[in-house]
Parts: sequence; structure tokens; C-alpha cells
Amino acid sequence: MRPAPDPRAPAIEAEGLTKRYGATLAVDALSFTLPRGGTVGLLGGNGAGKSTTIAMLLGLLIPTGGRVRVLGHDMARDRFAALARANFSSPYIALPHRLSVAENLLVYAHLYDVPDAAGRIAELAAQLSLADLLDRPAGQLSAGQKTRVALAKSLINRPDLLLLDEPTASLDPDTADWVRSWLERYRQESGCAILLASHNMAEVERLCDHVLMLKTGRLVDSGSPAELLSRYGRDDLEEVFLDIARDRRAG
Ligand SMILES: Nc1ncnc2c1ncn2[C@@H]1O[C@H](COP(=O)(O)OP(=O)(O)OP(=O)(O)O)[C@@H](O)[C@H]1O
Repeated sequence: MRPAPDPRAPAIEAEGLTKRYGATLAVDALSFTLPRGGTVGLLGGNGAGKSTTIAMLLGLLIPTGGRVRVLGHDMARDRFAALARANFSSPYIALPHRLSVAENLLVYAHLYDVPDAAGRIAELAAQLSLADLLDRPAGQLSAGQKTRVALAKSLINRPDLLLLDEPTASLDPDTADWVRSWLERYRQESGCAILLASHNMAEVERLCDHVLMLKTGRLVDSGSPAELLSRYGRDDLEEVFLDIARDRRAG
């Protein structure tokens, strides 16, 4: 039997994480740590390697090199134990269309072996204003409603680590702001660690205490939003992002 993982182990420890697709080095020796309860932003332009990194953290892709521990579990040997305590949300993943919202959430509750599944679904429906949607087919919801259902799905097992890929993509500014405020509050109340991949710099500045800047698979800079702003002499992260994308160095 393997020893139980240290409950204080970081949520994510990546060391030299690498993924190669033929000639493309999608992720190039990425190392970082996400502490328990922390929020790390994964930033980078299209094709920078964000989704590939998340797929390796979820055990969906086998790294070409390096290693990653999630909640103290080595993903190469013990990924099912890690995944029971983690969850994931992306607006690009559709839930089965014909099943109602409640049926979808029940399937996930059973997959994660959630005790009192009906009670947990009712709790999340109240927190995420889903009560009126529970009997509607998932395929008939608006983008904002689908995002709230996807968040409920991602929290069904009260995860210790939440991986969010573009949580506010395709949402109107009002709904996006609602989701950000909700995540901000949830993170403070739950102590859940969050890895957030986003193209929205204001979102990253608001939610993240540490930011990883990726460019063509490589970690080109990192720090707290305040550290990055001061290093590049900028007023917002969008300008820092453009400096990095256009190879303008920090002063
Ligand atoms: N299955 C695949 N086969 C070959 N190359 C791939 C595959 N998946 C991704 N890539 C390549 O790996 C690189 C990183 O892609 P990835 O999707 O991780 O970037 P991303 O940062 O998530 O981009 P975006 O912001 O556009 O979603 C890109 O050059 C992409 O073309």
C-alpha cells in the first residue's frame, strides 16, 4: 500500500513538465507550484500551451517529460486518487443536451461518489441561482446559464483543487462580473486552490495571487499581479501581457 499523501502538500507541483507533438513543443519544461488555497493564473496567447498544461494536470494527456504532483499524488502513478479531490470547468465542454440540469448533476455526483447527492445538488442550486433551471434540458440553456451549471458540476465533489479554463469566455460583461464575484467569494470561503487559464487580464488581476506568463510553451515570466505591474512599469496586466507577447523586456 502506498503511504497517504501529506494533506499539506501543495495543490500542484509541476517540475519540468513537457509535452511535444511531433515538431511542436507545446509545453516546454514548465515548473511551478500552486499552494493549497492559492489562485494561480495561467496566461498566454493562442497556442501558448495553457490547455495542454491543464490536460496534463487532469491526466488526460501523458507528459513527454517532467513530472506533476496533484494534491500530493504523483499523476504518473496515482492519478485517480488526485482526481477524486479535484475538478474542472470549461465553457468548451458541453453537458449531455437532453438530460435535465438535475440529471446531469446527479450523474456527476454519482461519478464522484458524493454522499447525499440530492442535498448537494440543492445546496449548489441555491448558491448558484439554479433552482429554476434544474428541470430544463441542458441543451436549451443560455451561455450564462450553462456557465453556472458547469460551475455547479465542477464543485459537486467539494474539490480541493479547481481547474478553470476560460470560465467567463462568451459571457456578457454583467454575467462575467457575476461569475468573477462568485468565484472570488467561493475561493475565500472554501479555501479551494484554483488554477485559472484566461485571456481576460482584469479577471486574472482580480482573482489570482500569482500569475504564470506562457509563450510558445515556455514560462517567460511569473509573479504576483502587483510584482508584474511594477517590473514592467505598467498600470494593468493587459499592457504587461502585450509587452511579453511583443518581446518588450521588463525594465
Ligand atoms: N493534439 C494536438 N496535436 C498537435 N499539436 C497540438 C495538439 N494540441 C495542441 N497542439 C499544439 O500545441 C500548442 C499549444 O496548444 P494549446 O491548445 O495548449 O494552447 P492554448 O494556450 O490553450 O491556446 P488557446 O488560447 O488558443 O486555447 C499549439 O501550437 C497547438 O497547435
